[in-house]
Amino acid sequence: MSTEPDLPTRLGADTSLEREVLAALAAVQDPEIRRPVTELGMVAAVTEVGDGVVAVLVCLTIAGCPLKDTLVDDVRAAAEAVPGVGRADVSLDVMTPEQRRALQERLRGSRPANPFGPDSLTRVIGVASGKGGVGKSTLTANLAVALTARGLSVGLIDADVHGFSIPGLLGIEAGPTRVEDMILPPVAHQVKVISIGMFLDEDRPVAWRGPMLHRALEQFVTDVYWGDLDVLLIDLPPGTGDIAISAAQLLPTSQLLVVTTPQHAAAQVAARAGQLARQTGQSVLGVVENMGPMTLPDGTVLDVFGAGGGAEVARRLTAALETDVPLLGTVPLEPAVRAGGDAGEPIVMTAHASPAAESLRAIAGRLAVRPDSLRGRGLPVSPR
Ligand SMILES: Nc1ncnc2c1ncn2[C@@H]1O[C@H](COP(=O)(O)OP(=O)(O)OP(=O)(O)O)[C@@H](O)[C@H]1O
Repeated sequence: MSTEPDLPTRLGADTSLEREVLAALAAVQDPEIRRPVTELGMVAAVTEVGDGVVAVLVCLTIAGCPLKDTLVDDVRAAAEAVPGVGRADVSLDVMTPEQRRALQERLRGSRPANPFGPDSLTRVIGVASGKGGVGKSTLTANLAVALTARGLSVGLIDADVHGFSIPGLLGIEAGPTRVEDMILPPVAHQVKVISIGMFLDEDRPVAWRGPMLHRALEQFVTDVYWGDLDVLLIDLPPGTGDIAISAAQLLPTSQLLVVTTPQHAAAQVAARAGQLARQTGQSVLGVVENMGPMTLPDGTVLDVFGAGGGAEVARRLTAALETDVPLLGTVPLEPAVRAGGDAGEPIVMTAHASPAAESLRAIAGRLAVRPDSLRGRGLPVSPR
């Protein structure tokens, strides 16, 4: 017997065509929540109004739902694909507070307050760097998209209080949607994203203190509806600091991924990353070298930022932490990487033949492999 609360619904589907349309709508997912609209109580009525014409009334979670056009298009397409339906007219209504509460309860279900606690099967990866400007956010955005392309369900927390660049890198303009005290994160290129920047006035400088950051991060973990994630990436601020410690406390299974350039500041980067790992008790999953050798149109290879820094950081971390810290890959310096970031379209989804895109996909492939400690516990790959 289901223990889930009943969603109040005014659904009426009496004729066989109406029932067939309703069944077809079970294939339509809410673009933010990523569960069937029928299961979420969002289809309020399906009515056969004339010869081959059906009217579908959809209830939005909030009036200004940023993805309502996508939802309307998806509902119309699914309804019009039913044999016998010539046209589907989709109209919109908004859930009542009572319906929203029921939806929240249904989504929360029996989930623990912190879905990323010690028993979580989600792979949590904090992306860190020794200093700013090494391309950490660009890499995080690209890796997130590359992981979704492998069929994984991916979430991304932008915790880089000094940057907040993730929404721009993924082309996100909409803010999150609130359903009572639950936050539905915007979804871009299949990645669920939340950023402190989404809750701030763009023009006001940020002077956050440790406890405020901790509280914000805590809310991202407990109040955001993440659904079942295979991977959660966190874009950490550069260097060591409060937020990295908070992230490690709130996400006890998280591991660190260290981004560096090939420059010979390797000793310093390794020392900082090592210090962070020791401070938080986290393991370092590996090192990614960004802004590596660039290939010019005539085939000449230019080491703009030198070479070998990534391997050196990996070697030093391996020695310092007394455990294998591999170099997971080198991403070349490539104008298309920057252009993709500026356009909000990560290069992994656009430039198929680009060496940088290929390297990023290969690194994502290595991250998608489960650590030994989780083998045998089942891989919760969620169908999308
Ligand atoms: N492989 C690359 N090729 C070309 N440009 C790159 C590459 N990686 C990053 N960039 C560019 O470098 C700049 C810095 O990148 P990004 O903002 O991702 O760095 P960051 O380490 O996250 O910085 P911060 O932590 O200070 O926010 C951006 O303009 C980005 O487009």
